[in-house]
Amino acid sequence: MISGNSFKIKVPASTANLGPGFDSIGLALNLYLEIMVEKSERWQVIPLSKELEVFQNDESHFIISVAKQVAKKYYKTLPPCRLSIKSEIPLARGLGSSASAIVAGIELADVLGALNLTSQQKLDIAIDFEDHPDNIGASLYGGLVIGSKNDDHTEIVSIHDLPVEIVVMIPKEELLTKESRAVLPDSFSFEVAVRAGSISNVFIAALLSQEWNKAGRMMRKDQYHQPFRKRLITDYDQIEGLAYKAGAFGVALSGAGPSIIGLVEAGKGKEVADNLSLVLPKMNVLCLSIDKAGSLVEPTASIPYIRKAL
Ligand SMILES: Nc1ncnc2c1ncn2[C@@H]1O[C@H](COP(=O)(O)OP(=O)(O)OP(=O)(O)O)[C@@H](O)[C@H]1O
Ligand SMILES: N[C@@H](CCO)C(=O)O
Repeated sequence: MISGNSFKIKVPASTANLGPGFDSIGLALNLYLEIMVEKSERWQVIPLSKELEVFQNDESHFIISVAKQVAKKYYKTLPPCRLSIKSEIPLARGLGSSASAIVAGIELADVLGALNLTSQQKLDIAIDFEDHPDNIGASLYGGLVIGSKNDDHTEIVSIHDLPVEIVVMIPKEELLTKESRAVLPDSFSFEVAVRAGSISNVFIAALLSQEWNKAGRMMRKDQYHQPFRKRLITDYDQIEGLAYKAGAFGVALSGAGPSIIGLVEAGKGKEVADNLSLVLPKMNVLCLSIDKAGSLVEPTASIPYIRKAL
């Protein structure tokens, strides 16, 4: 439990779906949203990253608004603070920026309101803001998460020892999740639903048993969203082909896009990313690893990170 007048919140980015795990599978990435929090006379936001300058700098800021809504659920009022925010997570590129902001807001409310929430409670609250557990689950728990949202409860399995690196190809253009969900069908036939579920099942089983090529084949066969979203992504098929050729064992749209991820066996990511940056000069190509910690809160006096209550 953090007390005192200043502390830091650190939340990882994430990639969702990994192809066929639509709205269910997420992977935490080592790009971070970081917020220095200090008690103040009024709510105030200081953006420390250029991309964050577009947002309101008062209490209408999204992260503060999430924190206040969470506190209200528990009949608490939060003391005003100054938030100095920096972020390595590009906005609206399919790398879970909104989920990281939601998780940061929940962590903020947890500390300032002395709520002492468990990870499961944070997850159940986060689901009210973003209806699927893939990105928020990964940002909260770290590692690979497989989640299922049910009526009143969300189940999560998180796995922290997958020997995989992630090469992310990020275009300059943004794509809002709302727009990318608007092209999806309202329903599937029973036959398609069964096939799509079986592809997702084999994918996750192959990934966990490290049958990389089988996992990659299943990523390509996703039926839930990629066939419909591809047309929103410039040169998707060409980029997918280049990523396989460069050494990725599996390629997929990252979350709702427009970024594309290549999954690579641990140790080979940098070489694959270097090769891809040469052939994709208009994209920002990064070699990332899996964040294993999930969201963290630490006192600014800089004692080692304190884990949240389990
Ligand atoms: N640090 C932040 N501060 C305030 N608002 C943010 C922050 N990060 C994200 N957002 C809000 O979330 C929006 C992006 O959310 P969106 O769901 O469209 O994309 P994403 O979360 O980056 O991608 P995906 O959900 O596909 O992984 C931004 O345009 C902004 O409104
Ligand atoms: N599963 C979500 C992730 C982005 O929020 C989607 O693909 O729309």
